[in-house]
Amino acid sequence: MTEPILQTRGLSRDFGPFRAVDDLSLTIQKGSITGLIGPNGAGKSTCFNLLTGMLAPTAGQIMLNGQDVTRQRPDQLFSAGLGRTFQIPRPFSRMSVLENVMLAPLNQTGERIVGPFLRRARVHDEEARIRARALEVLDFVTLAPLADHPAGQISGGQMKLLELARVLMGDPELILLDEPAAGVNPTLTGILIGKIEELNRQGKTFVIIEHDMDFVMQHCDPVIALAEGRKVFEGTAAQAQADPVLLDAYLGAMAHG
Ligand SMILES: Nc1ncnc2c1ncn2[C@@H]1O[C@H](COP(=O)(O)OP(=O)(O)OP(=O)(O)O)[C@@H](O)[C@H]1O
Repeated sequence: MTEPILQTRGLSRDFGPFRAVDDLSLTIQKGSITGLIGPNGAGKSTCFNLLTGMLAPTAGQIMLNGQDVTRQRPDQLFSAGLGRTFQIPRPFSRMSVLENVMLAPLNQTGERIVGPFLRRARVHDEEARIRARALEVLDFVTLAPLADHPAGQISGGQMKLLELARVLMGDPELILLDEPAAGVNPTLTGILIGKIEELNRQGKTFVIIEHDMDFVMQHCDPVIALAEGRKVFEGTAAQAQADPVLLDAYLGAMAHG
């Protein structure tokens, strides 16, 4: 029995007179790895920005686990179990890999109002807890040996793994990945895919924007295609591969895009 984790109804976003996302109704099933594809400018990143509260929709509704979360802020959505990575990671480059991961968690006691004496003890405990958790997720994404390196000096692929580590600090149920394989060498892509599949087996749901069609066909099911802000295809990877209209209009456009 499948159950939706995320749904949108009539989601739209205008930039001036231009409609980047147009009346989009999506259902993401719990436990799936959904691929979101479409040519450049189709509205995929705008869609992620809407889903994660970074942009307000012009119209429509977003439901997370049956709750209306339309217009919630990114931090509220992160607390509610929705994490995302960016197409181009921007870590704090002079801080270490470990420090970058430690910055991710929310609800740190130090920021709340408690007595100074109690606060010092709690902050100390909490920092130790956060550090231990950060080391654990770094180990999971295979970056533990680079924990003390400046984040600006690791490779593009390692930055993608760092992004995943930051997201995992919040232990989200649903993870949106924006082009995880772009610019990443095959070895690190292989590691990343292995981690995504391991997390998926543990019950996490993924939505992945990816231009690499081999990646999508091998690892995503279902596949949703957007073009000009609208959903133009939804089906299995095999159906996507066999759909002549999709192949011609969208996969072809992407291959040349
Ligand atoms: N902040 C903005 N202001 C104006 N137009 C925007 C803005 N953000 C996106 N757009 C436009 O909306 C359309 C969709 O862009 P979006 O980045 O969502 O597409 P995409 O499918 O993610 O493309 P790509 O595959 O190239 O990343 C594009 O035409 C883009 O120029």
